[in-house]
Amino acid sequence: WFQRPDPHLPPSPRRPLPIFGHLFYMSSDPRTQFKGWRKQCGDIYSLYMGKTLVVVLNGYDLIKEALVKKADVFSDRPPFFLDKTIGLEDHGVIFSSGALWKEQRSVSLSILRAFGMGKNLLADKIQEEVGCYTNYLASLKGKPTDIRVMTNISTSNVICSILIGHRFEYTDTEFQDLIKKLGALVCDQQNVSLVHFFMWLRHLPGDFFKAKKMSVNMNAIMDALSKFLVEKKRHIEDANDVCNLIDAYIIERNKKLKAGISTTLNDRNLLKIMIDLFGAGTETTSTTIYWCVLYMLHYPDVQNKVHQEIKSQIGTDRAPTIQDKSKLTYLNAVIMETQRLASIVPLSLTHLCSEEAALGKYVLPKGTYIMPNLDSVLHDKTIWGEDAMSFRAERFIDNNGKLEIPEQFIPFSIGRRMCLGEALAKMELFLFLSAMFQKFQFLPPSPSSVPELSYVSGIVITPKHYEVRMIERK
Ligand code: HEM
Repeated sequence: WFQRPDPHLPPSPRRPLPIFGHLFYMSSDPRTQFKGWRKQCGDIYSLYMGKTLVVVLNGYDLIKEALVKKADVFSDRPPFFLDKTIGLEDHGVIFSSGALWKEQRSVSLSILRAFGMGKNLLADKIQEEVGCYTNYLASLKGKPTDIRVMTNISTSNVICSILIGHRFEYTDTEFQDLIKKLGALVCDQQNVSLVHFFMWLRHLPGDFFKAKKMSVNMNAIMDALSKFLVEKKRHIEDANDVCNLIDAYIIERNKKLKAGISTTLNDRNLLKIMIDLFGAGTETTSTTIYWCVLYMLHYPDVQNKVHQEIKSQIGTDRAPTIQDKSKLTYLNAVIMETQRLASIVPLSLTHLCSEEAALGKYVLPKGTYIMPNLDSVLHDKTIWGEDAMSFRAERFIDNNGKLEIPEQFIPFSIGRRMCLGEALAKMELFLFLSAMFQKFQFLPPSPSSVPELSYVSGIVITPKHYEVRMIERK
C-alpha cells in the first residue's frame, strides 16, 4: 500500500488495494471503464488482479507492437481456471501455450481448411444450414420472437457438422439446454474474475461468484462432447474416408506416430479442441448476427438498402451463394460495420508475456498478463472519424464504390494468436445475413417499441434479449 509505483512499469489508474489490487475497482462494464482509464493514463496502463500484473494495451500501434512485432514474447496464454476444473489445463488451442499450442493450432487449422474453410465445399454445407434456418424463421409467421437460441443452434450446427458430422434440430431440447449453458459461460465470465485470481474462493459455501455454476456448465459441455468422441471415434487408415474432425485428427496422429515423430496429438487434446471450437465457433458468429439484426431495427433505411442490393444483384429466385460475396459491396460493409461497432470480443483473449520484454517505454516482467483492448482500436475516433460511435457502413466503401478495409479493422485480433476461425466466421456471416435480408423484413415487435441497443458484458458482448418480427418478403 505504501510502496511507490515502479517507474519501469506502466502507471495504474488507481492505487491498488493490499491483497486484492484493482479487483474491487472493476466495474460490471469494463468497456466504459477502460475508455476512461485510457484518457487518464494513456495507451498503456497496469492493473493488479491480486498479485498478478495485468497490462492493458490501447491503440493500434501498441497492440501491433506487442502481438505482431514482438509475437515471440507475447503469444502465450495464462492458465484458465475453467480448464483446471475439467482437468484439461494447457490442452487444445485456445488456452495452451508454447510447442503444444503450435502443434494443436496448426493441425486444427489444416483440418478446418481440408473441410473447406474458406472454400466452396464448406460454403455448400453452410448454405444447407441457412436454408433450414430461414425456413424455421418463416414458420414463425411474423410472430415477435427472440431468435437468439435458434441462431446459436444454427451456427453451432455448422461447427458440429465439422466436429462430429452431425446437425441438431432447433427443437432438440437437450441441445438447446447445452447451447444455453454455453451462452451462460460466455456471459458469466465477468463475475468470475475474482475466482480466476483467487482459486480458493470457489471452495467457499454458496455460489456468490457463480464459479460453481460455471464449472457445472463447463462439465456438461465436456461430458456431451466426450460422449460424441467415444461414439464417433473409430480406427481409420484411409484419408478418403474422413467424416469429421475426429477422423482427421486421428489420421494425422497415426501418420506422425508411424513416421516416429514425437507428437502432442492425443485424445485429451482432441477433446479440448472439440470444446474450444464448439465454444469459440458458436457464440461469436451468432452474436454478430444477433447484433446485425438489432442494428437493422434501428436503421430501417440501411436494411432496405441491403435488400435492394440483393434484389438487384442476385434477385429473389435463388439463395445467395458464396460466389455472390464480391457483388454485395454494401452488405459486406454493413457486416463489417456491425463487427466494428458491436466489437463483440472487446478485450480479445488475454495473452501472457513469456519473457521479460520492452513495450513502449516500459519493461514488462515475465508472467505479465496482456489485455489487448480491441475496442480502443475499433472505436478510435482518430481512425474512424468523429462519428466512430455511429453506425455508418459507408466508411468501408471508397469513392469508386469498392470495399475499403483499413488495417485497423481487427475484430479477429492480430498476430500469431489471431482468431483461428476467421475465414469460417466470414463465410457464415455472409451466407446467413444475405439469405436473411433477402427473404425477410425485420421489424420491431411494435413500431413504438424498438429494442434498446444495450448489452451484457462478458468475454463476448451480447445484446440484451430482444424480440423481432420476421415478415416474409413477397
Ligand atoms: C465473428 C466471429 C468471431 C470473432 C469476432 C472472433 C474473435 C476472436 C478473437 C478476438 C480471438 C482472440 C485472438 C487473440 O488472442 O489475439 C479469437 C480466438 C480464437 N477463435 Fe475466434 N472469433 C470468431 C469466430 C470464430 C469461429 C467461428 C471459430 C471456430 C472455428 C473461432 C475459433 C477461435 C479459436 C480456436 C481461437 C483461439 C486461437 C489461438 O489461441 O490460437 N472463432 N477469436
